[in-house]
Amino acid sequence: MALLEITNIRKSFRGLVALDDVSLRLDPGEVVGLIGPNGAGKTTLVNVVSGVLKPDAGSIAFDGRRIDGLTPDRIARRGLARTFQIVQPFPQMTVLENVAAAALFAGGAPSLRAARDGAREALAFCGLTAEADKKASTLTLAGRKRLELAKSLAQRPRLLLLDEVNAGLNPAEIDHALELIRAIAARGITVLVIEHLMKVVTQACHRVVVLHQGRLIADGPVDHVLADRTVVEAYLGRGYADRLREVGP
Ligand SMILES: Nc1ncnc2c1ncn2[C@@H]1O[C@H](COP(=O)(O)OP(=O)(O)OP(=O)(O)O)[C@@H](O)[C@H]1O
Repeated sequence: MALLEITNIRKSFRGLVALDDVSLRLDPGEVVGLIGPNGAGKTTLVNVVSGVLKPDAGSIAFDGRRIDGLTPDRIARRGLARTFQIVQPFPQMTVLENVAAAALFAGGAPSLRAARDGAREALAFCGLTAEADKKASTLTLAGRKRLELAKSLAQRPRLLLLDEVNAGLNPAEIDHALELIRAIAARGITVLVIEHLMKVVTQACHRVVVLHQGRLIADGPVDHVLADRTVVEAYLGRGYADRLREVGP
């Protein structure tokens, strides 16, 4: 059975169709890349799946049960966590407190003690143990991105939606983030990763799906999809695709 089944989702913003009849299935254990040009609808899809936005039409099932229409906290407690593109930790709270709060409120930890224990484990997993007692405001961008990951992991999700966790990182930081995504997958967590960096898609994902102007235009194995002319055109424009064809593979 699919872990996530998105069926014929539509979402418009005052006439602008951000998601146009999108259907997507994620099986347990998969790591799937979600790519597409700016404004394609990627974040909107994550917002609709995580309950931040209500779809205009269509349905979403998680582990066989409908989740569309539920509030974000109820969806999170079912085992679906997401990161935010713009990371906004509570700046005056420590790194540990930020993660413990996520474990408590979105992860349904039974007590403060359990939330703190879960938070420590998530911080260790993300390489942030040394930062645990520092204020979140002291972290670098890479540190804040890792904190965002630790917060979502502390919710003990079965499905993790990663919205550009690597944007703005330097090459060494990206390699570290790649390792983390692989380690998360090795724990059996299913991952949907919104990504602009092809390195992450090619090295971490089993499958890739492409959104373009709100429509899903490709879905398949990474090398297959990235060799697709429609996908190259969507990204780089028709002229580039023509030149690519002239030059050959
Ligand atoms: N809350 C909103 N109100 C109005 N329009 C919105 C809203 N959220 C998104 N949009 C519009 O919907 C379209 C899809 O946006 P979305 O942020 O989902 O794209 P994206 O693929 O995530 O882009 P990026 O790669 O730039 O983050 C865009 O045209 C955007 O301007």
